[in-house]
Amino acid sequence: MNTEKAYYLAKVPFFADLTPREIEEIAVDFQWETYPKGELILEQGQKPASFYVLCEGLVEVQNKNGERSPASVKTVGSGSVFGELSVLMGKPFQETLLCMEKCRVLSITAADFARILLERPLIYLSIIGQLSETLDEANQLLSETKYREVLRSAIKLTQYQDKFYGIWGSVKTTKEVERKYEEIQHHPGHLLIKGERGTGRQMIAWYLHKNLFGEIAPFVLVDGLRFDHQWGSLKTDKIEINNSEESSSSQLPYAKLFEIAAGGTLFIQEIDRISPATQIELARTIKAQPYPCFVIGSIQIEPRVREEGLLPELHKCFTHLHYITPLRERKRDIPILVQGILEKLAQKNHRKTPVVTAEATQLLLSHHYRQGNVTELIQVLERSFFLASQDTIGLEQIFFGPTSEKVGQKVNLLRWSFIEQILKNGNFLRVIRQIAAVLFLFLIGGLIFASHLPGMLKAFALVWGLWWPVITLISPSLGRIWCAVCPFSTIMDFVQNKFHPHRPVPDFIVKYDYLIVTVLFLAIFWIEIVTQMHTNPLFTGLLLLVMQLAAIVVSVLYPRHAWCRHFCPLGGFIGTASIGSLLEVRSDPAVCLNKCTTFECYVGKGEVKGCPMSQHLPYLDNNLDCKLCFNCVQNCPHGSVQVNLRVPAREVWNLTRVNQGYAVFMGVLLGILFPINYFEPLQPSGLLSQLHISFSIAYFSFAVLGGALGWWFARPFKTKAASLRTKLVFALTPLVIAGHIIYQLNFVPGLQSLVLGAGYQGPGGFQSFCISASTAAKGSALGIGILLASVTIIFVLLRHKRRKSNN
Ligand SMILES: Nc1ncnc2c1ncn2[C@@H]1O[C@H](COP(=O)(O)OP(=O)(O)OP(=O)(O)O)[C@@H](O)[C@H]1O
Repeated sequence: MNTEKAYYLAKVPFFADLTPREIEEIAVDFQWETYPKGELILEQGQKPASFYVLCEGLVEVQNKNGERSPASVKTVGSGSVFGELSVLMGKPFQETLLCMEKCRVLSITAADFARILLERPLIYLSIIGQLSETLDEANQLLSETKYREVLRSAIKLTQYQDKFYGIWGSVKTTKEVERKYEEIQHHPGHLLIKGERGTGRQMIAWYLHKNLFGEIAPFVLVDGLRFDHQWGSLKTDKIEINNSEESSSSQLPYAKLFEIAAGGTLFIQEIDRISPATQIELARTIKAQPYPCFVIGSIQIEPRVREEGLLPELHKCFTHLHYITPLRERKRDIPILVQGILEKLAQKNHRKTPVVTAEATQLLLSHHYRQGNVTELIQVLERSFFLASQDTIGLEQIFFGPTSEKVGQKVNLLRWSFIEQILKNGNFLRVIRQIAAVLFLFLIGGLIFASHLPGMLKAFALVWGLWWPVITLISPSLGRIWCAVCPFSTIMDFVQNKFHPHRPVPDFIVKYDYLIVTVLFLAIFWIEIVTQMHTNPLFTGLLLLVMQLAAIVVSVLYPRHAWCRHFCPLGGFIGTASIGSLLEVRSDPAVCLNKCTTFECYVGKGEVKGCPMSQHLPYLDNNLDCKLCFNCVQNCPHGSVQVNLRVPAREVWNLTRVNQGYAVFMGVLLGILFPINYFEPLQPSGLLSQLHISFSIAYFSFAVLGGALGWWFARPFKTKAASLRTKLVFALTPLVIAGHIIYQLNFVPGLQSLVLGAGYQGPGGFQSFCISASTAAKGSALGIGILLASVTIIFVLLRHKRRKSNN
């Protein structure tokens, strides 16, 4: 997308001096707009909020109140630019733009354009150059004045009225800033602010500026990292200074910068990133004070301390120092900041201020803010605010930490238009879901009430001999593809359309869902075994009915597919297996975070609901939480969602956000492999054996042992980022799945019997010459499981080592 934009932007004359990379960077801020034939893009007298680049189509430019005399009308095509100066000068537009045919334009808002101009003064020079050409202003001095005028207007546009709301925090935090203000008021000088990213260095600079000089005075923000590149062109300035003894008659290289900031503040962000030579020149200029202004420099103190690059010559210019403590070391400020941020958001969006649940507050407090301190908190809360449909923000709406990474090779299946059409249209999947739901209801009815019919016996054999084994086999390869058509969900959707539940899922369910899934899975599996359910159609039918009823109850109580996400034992098993799958749904976090403000993937659009698993796509990095419903493919207006074929199990070594509690479930699944494979096939005899005492003791003991080991190894489940230990537990997925395939193979002979027309006969069919085919299949499954688990573990360790050495 940005490449296409960059292609058109590269044709704009005043971007001509930019490198292709710079053009790609600025392209992010431009948006596509389409106008039909006959529509006005801009009208004379209108104050344009954006400037436009015409990419496709023809536009008639009328410059005298819509008169159509040849002199006042011209037709322009692709590559023309409109409104750049009006935007900068804040003046009404001089012409009317009428589309002669369907037009596609790229637009950028005034504030974004001004920011780009401030970051890249080279673009100014080009604009000014063109301005003098078009206006035929022979006098270069005029363009110099214009230059400053344009620059100042751009600065005004980027002033901070909207950005900073005020300084929130505990009394200690606000007092510190107040004290600094008084100190500077009484002893004027320059200020150096030290702190991590997002701690509010810029905000404090603006606060001091506003109180010392007022909002109208210029507040010029300059980035130290690009200082030489961006402001190097001003070095040619020759300003003779006579008011300072030391620098009398010397030439000051950056005097023009000070002239722009005169009477206000020059804020140099990351001042220590300026090259040493320039730092010395800057120190000279600050000392000489060619134009009086308040200079504030900021230095980033990273979590892992970077060597300061500020030269003593420049350091000496700052008579005041302010240190801002990182947010993680002043947690008392967090609830106050949360309240302030949410109140402002609510005010801006005309909504009630949401209440943050106790668990969610706890999560916000426990997070180790490293990425961006208050900025990180603001981003998390903004997202939660828009994701929460009710006035409550709970654990489900808080997405923390890093987004999913772009890792390795993948093939996006959506690049083939027929796949894209099928998934975007949604009708195909809808029909399959509906057929599956009807068949499923017939199956339940038949198993309970008509199992004596021969057809039903065959269907019953299919449930155990085909359905379960196939689910166990396809999940590790194609992910939760079964969930995409699961009849439980279709029936749940049907019920939810009548009830529209709104109450949020309680936090304790969100927090401990892995235990719910684990306990339900253990209980159902145990019941299946002790009741010999694979030989009993009635029990099988009842189990399916009970599960469906439970799913309905949950979906009447809670929105989305809370059953699938927090309760379904089958979903838990399939989800865990699908961690190793070939197929994934992911998005491009850069597009989601930079462009999207409406979060359709989460909240839904029109008829199509939002993510049933309450996932915000840029943060989705594991298949456990994706049931391949493809709603996000239909909902995303930015084309950010991808359906990828990838290296199997890749997510295990790249996991960041998986529900770590599932390590307990993994442990349990691993633990029960021994009892289910060795005890269950033994045929019970006698009353006590009927209760499978020895099996049950072994089953639950191994389950508890496995679960406890999983918990112990992967703990603590404190943050959302997956630790190495969690990844190692998930790396055992192939082994777990192999074990369960081995168990399921016991039922496959039932299918064989069915095909042969003999009806279901239980385990023990399929013999070959030397060893039984089932023994061979089980041996192979075990071998493959061990091999794949070992390879995955090696990858996890290698990747971890690489990450560590990169850091
Ligand atoms: N104490 C605070 N009260 C209210 N808002 C705050 C506070 N501290 C920081 N913020 C907000 O956090 C955001 C980041 O602040 P600011 O831009 O000043 O950070 P910074 O330290 O300059 O880092 P960066 O270079 O990442 O911008 C701003 O939106 C600011 O309003």
